[in-house]
Amino acid sequence: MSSPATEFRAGFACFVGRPNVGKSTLMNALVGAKVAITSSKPQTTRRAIRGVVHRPGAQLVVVDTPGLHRPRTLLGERLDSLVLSTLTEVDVIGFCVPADEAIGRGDRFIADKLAAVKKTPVVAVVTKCDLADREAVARQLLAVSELADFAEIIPVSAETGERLDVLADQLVARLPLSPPLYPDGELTDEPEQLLVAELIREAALEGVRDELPHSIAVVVEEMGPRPGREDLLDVYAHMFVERPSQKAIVIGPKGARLKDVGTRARQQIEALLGTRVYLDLRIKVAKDWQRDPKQLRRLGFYD
Ligand SMILES: Nc1nc2c(ncn2[C@@H]2O[C@H](COP(=O)(O)OP(=O)(O)OP(=O)(O)O)[C@@H](O)[C@H]2O)c(=O)[nH]1
Repeated sequence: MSSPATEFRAGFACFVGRPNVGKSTLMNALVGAKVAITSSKPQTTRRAIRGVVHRPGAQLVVVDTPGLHRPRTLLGERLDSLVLSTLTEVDVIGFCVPADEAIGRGDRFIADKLAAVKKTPVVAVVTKCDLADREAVARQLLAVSELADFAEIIPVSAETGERLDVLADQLVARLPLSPPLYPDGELTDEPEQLLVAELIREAALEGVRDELPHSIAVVVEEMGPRPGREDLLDVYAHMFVERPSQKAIVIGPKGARLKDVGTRARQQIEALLGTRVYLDLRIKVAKDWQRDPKQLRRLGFYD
C-alpha cells in the first residue's frame, strides 16, 4: 500500500476558448479569490496568470490564457504563440464553450488546434450554464461531443458555483503524482506589481467603447511602503493609450473620468493587498504600441 504522501497529486491546468467565454471568471471561481481580471470586453486577458486550487490530497495550478483567436495584430500573434506554448506545458486542458451561444468557427478552430496537442488530455467545459435552460445545456453537451473526442464534458456555472467541484475533481484526476508545488494557502505566484497593473486596467476598461479597450496598457513603475508609514503603500503607474484623442477620453472632462478610475482601482488594490494605498496614475501616449515590437517589450509582452 502506498502512503498518503505518495498519493498527492499536483500539476498544471489551463483553460482555452474563444475570447469572452468565461475562462478568467472560471479560474477565479475555482481558486476562490480575484487573481485574474474579468470584463465583458473580449481579449481582456493578456498574460498567463496562475491561481492555485488547494484540494485535500491535490494542488491544481491554473494557468489563465488569453482567448485563442486568429491573429490580426502583432499583439494578437504573440498572444496566440503564448497560448500554444502553454498548451504543451500543462497536464490537462479545459476547453471552454459557453452554454448560451451556438458553436461556431472560432470553437472549431480551437478544437482543431487542441487535437494537435496529442499528449495532453482535454476536458471540455460548457460554461455559463446559468444562462441557458436544461434542454439548451443538453443540446450544447451533444454539440460539443461532436466537435472532438474529449476526456470528459462538464457543464458548469462560475456564477452560481454549479458543478465546479466536479470539474476540479476531473482536472485533479489527470494530474501526476507529485508533492505540492506551492505552500499551503498560497493563491497565486503572479507578482503583486502585475496584479496591481491589471486591477488598474480593469478599472479603466469600465465604460469605454470601440477600439479603446484594446489600446489601454498599464505598467506599475514603482511600488513600495512609504518610508516611515508602514500602513501606506505608494503605487506609481503609467497607463498607455495609442493616440492623443484616446488620452482625452480616458482623462475625461476636467479629469473626472481619470479620478473615478483612480478611486476604483485604489479600492480594488486596497482590498487585494489589505493595506491603504496612494495611487499616482499618469496617462501616456505610446503611438500604435500594439504593432510596435519595441513598445510591446517595454509593456511586458515578450516574444
Ligand atoms: N452569467 C454568467 N456570466 C459569466 C459566467 N462566467 C463568465 N461570465 C461573464 O462573461 C464575461 C466574460 O468573462 P471572462 O471570464 O472575462 O471571459 P474570458 O474567456 O476570460 O475572456 P478573455 O479574457 O477575453 O479571453 C464576463 O462579463 C463575465 O462576467 C457564468 O458562469 N455565468
